[in-house]
Amino acid sequence: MTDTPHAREVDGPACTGELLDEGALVLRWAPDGREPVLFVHPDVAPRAGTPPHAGIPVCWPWFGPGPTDDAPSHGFARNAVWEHVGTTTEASGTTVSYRLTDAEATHPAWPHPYRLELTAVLADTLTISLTTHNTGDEDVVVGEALHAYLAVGDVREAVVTGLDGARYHDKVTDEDEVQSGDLVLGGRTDRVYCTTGAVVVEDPVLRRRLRVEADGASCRVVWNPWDDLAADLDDVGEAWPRFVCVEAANVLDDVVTVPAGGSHTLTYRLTVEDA
Ligand SMILES: O=P(O)(O)OC[C@H]1O[C@@H](O)[C@H](O)[C@@H](O)[C@@H]1O
Repeated sequence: MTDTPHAREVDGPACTGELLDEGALVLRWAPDGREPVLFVHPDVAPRAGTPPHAGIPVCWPWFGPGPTDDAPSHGFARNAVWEHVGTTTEASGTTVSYRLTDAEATHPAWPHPYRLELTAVLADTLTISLTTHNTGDEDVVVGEALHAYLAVGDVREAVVTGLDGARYHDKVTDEDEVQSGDLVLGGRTDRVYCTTGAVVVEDPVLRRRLRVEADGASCRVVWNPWDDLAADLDDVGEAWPRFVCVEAANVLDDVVTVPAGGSHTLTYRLTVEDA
């Protein structure tokens, strides 16, 4: 494996973008006439073998710390080199498809047969679908997230709407809470919201709104490490104010049971609107 992950450029009818085969990661996406929508550190390029804090990593088949000490954070799918199935461009956009199976990536902590399919449609909207096929003869439990790093002008000035009244688990305080009003981040934030509605990031600095919608996902995770934690992440560092993660996820009590021979699809949709 080289130091640089294999990149696929997209220059489609309505947008430009870039994906990495490692992790089937949508790294960049910019609808025509708009600034990039996903955060990528301006000076630190993604390296092979290290999932970047950038773009939209795939967390699968667990979220957060693994079931055993040697299990990688957020699962093994984001560390694996996925098979590129194909890229097609039509008037409506560019579709990039990837596949990963247990023959290519597995871990003793999750020793199950599976086939994962990721389809990214890059157009004036970005749509990513992640389908878990359980190819074994026992039910499997999957925790997962499409961990989007949304680029903002300054996270301290952004307002996250659509969460009012939602129950959430605060991973910073380890408390369960209920959101009251809009969310304005004022420090390290790591929350798992139990909600399925649209979440919108209002960005007065870049004068735009980023709308996140999802299907097949019971949770939205909102994360920013803030300055202290970011100092330990070399592909974040002083750029920490430049993003807020809004992830579509099935985690904690909402992990998904995929029956033997069955499948489950999580879909993430991102659109940009003028503020
Ligand atoms: O550094 P990682 O493994 O990519 O994780 C980044 C963050 O990802 C978030 O989704 C989690 O809620 C955080 O707890 C975690 O710190």
